Amino acid sequence: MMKVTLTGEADTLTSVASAVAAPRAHAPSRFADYLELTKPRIAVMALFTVGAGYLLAAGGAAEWRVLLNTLLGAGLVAAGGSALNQLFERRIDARMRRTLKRPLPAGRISPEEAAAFGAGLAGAGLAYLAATVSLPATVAAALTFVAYVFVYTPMKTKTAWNTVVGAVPGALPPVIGWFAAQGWNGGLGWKGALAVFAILFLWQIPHFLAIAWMYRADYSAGGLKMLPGCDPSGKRTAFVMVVTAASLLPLAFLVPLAGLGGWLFAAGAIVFGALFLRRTIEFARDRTDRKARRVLHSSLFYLPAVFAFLMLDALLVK
Ligand code: HEM
Ligand SMILES: CC(C)=CCC/C(C)=C/CC/C(C)=C/COP(=O)(O)OP(=O)(O)O
Repeated sequence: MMKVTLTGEADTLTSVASAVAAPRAHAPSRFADYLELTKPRIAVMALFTVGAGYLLAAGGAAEWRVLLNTLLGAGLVAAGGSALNQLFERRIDARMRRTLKRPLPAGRISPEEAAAFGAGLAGAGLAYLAATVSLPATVAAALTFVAYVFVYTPMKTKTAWNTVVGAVPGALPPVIGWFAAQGWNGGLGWKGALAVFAILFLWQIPHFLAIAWMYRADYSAGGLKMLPGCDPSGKRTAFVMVVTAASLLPLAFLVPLAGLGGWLFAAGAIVFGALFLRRTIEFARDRTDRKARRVLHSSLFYLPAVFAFLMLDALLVK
């Protein structure tokens, strides 16, 4: 488990970060700093998949109150998890250009404040889910939180396999929504939950390898072990990206076989999957940061598009 020392570090981190960081025109407000601790853009996308999981599992029996309670509870847990992730990584973040201006390494928020904020949000989120949604949804959220904060986060300095492990909590948010709607079983049960998990799990590998390639120097400077760090030519990174993006294509047929979605989803998953795969192949041919960024952009387009098609199919066509 990780050793966390909370005292007397804000000043040291401030001086490290401010030595490298370009001066800001205006210091961010306290609100903006706390918001940054929650990684809001990732949280919004994750909540989109929570909502999709709920609506797919609930079908015609969807209740807006349960959906909103699930989103609120899961949102608090995700926000708390991100704050604790940044707390544990503050010294690493201070050594990386992409992250050194974050509130903790820059010394704008103290480790004690981040610890209280993160633990408070996550605890409140879990309690809220337990009180207003269900035990299965609470257990799924707790598992996601523990896997993200206490398994994946410390693994980042140990082995490049951390990405595969991080993809587990990354793929669990729609399962939280699924369990909120169906409990441990009922309807499509585990098969449907597994189908949404599989899409998100595979999607994350090219999504993150593109980022890991663009920031490979940064990750090495921070002491984080990522595949591009031990693959200077990028050939292995590109190979894994292409294979995982290609393996999303059969899901266009396998997910409907699990009882989720139909022809509309299959068509969407093939079209958007082919576009995503094309970007990874372009990267494999020309392993530049520019091509990696295009993979990242197409990943951020693919995911909402495919989940939207899955929901359209399940809610409108069937
Ligand atoms: C192994 C799992 C994952 C890792 C390691 C990872 C890592 C990252 C990193 C480092 C960035 C910042 C890129 C930059 O600064 O240019 C990013 C961006 C993003 N990620 Fe992921 N991610 C993962 C999974 C997910 C999941 C599950 C979601 C949501 C469903 C997600 C949604 C996003 C979004 C929306 C962005 C763009 C917004 C932003 O830069 O904050 N990611 N990801
Ligand atoms: C309910 C709940 C806890 C939900 C959260 C699940 C979730 C969306 C996890 C994201 C997965 C992930 C590894 C993201 C960012 O990596 P990173 O943290 O390594 O990114 P960084 O390099 O920017 O710190």
